[in-house]
Amino acid sequence: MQSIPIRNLSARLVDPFQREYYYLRMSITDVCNFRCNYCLPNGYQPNPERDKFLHLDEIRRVIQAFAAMGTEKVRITGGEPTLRKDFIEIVENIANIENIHTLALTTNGYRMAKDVEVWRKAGITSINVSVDSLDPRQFYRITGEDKFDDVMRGIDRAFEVGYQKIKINSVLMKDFNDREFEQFLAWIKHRPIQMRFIELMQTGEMDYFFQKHHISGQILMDKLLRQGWQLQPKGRTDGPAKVFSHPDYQGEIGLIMPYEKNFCVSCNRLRVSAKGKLHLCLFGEEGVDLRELLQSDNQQLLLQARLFGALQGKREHHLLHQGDSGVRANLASIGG
Ligand SMILES: Nc1nc2c(ncn2[C@@H]2O[C@H](COP(=O)(O)OP(=O)(O)OP(=O)(O)O)[C@@H](O)[C@H]2O)c(=O)[nH]1
Ligand SMILES: C[S@@+](CC[C@H](N)C(=O)[O-])C[C@H]1O[C@@H](n2cnc3c(N)ncnc32)[C@H](O)[C@@H]1O
Ligand code: SF4
Ligand code: SF4
Repeated sequence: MQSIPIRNLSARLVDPFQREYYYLRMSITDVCNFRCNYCLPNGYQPNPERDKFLHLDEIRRVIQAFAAMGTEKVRITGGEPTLRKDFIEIVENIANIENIHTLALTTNGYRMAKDVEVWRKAGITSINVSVDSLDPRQFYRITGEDKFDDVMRGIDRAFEVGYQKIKINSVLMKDFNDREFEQFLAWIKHRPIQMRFIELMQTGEMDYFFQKHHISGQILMDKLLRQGWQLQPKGRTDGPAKVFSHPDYQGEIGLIMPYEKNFCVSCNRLRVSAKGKLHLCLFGEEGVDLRELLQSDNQQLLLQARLFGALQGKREHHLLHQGDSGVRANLASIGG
């Protein structure tokens, strides 16, 4: 593995294809209380040896090292990150780290109605919520939880406590939600919601499900362009969605199409799992263990050297087209 001299404090996270990494997706737990059919259809299965997730100081150290190398945006994800008892402390700690301007959260929203005000005070600057259907019965069919009304109340509450925009994630699936496009459009007409449709991605646990339910986002894109929606420019810390706006709509549409040609050209994000492994790609390797370098603040330069060295092995793009999703059994184990 290539390394940098550990005194080189100014090293940036640049890979061999000259892509720079400004965005860290930090998973803080693998545990989830939902059973989404495309992710954890049998629910979270605890590890018999007990899962030991990074504790607060370890998480802080990871992010300090990334921030020192140019990271500006951190997204907290999981599993369901808000299940962690020390969730608020984690948020407060990250929010205080120099250079981190955006502290985002991806959540299934189950406790948002109750807690979103506290999240905002603690330092969460933006929220992405998963809502795979606007029909409560279909929502239950997909997620295994009867929590549609709670999630909707949570979204309303988020606007009440001061969020200007909320992003909603919906995984596009034939026979589950592919006929709801018009309802979603009507829903965002007078709401500042960015409604994102994510193409179903193949993971190790779902070959048959993928073949049966995957649909391309291209059909939606053609429809949007025909109806006068316009593609918006991207910022350097933005996620992978292509975002469209329309003068008649307050909301926006985002399309996440990982099977599209050149999807990975603008990759700007790295991942750290809840057990302290660096993952260079959502679909890929086993991960590089960071945990031994998270035990004291004095190890930060060694940690930075390990991050830089590992990044030099990053692939140019995923291999999903060859049906190769790497070692990923599901996306809950890495945070999506
Ligand atoms: N293939 C692939 N999919 C991704 C990548 N980043 C995000 N996604 C998919 O998009 C989903 C939604 O991501 P979010 O957690 O909402 O984050 P984001 O899209 O980066 O959001 P913003 O930062 O708000 O733009 C993820 O769970 C993945 O399914 C990526 O690098 N590669
Ligand atoms: C793994 S979840 C973690 C955060 C939180 N539990 C949630 O659902 O928002 C993050 C995102 O991954 C997406 N996701 C999970 N499995 C997926 C798959 N196979 N294909 C596409 N998106 C997937 C979910 O829809 C969700 O928006
Ligand atoms: S998508 Fe999120 S809410 Fe659904 S099972 Fe996976 S981790 Fe849980
Ligand atoms: S699939 Fe891998 S290389 Fe492509 S954008 Fe996602 S993380 Fe980056």
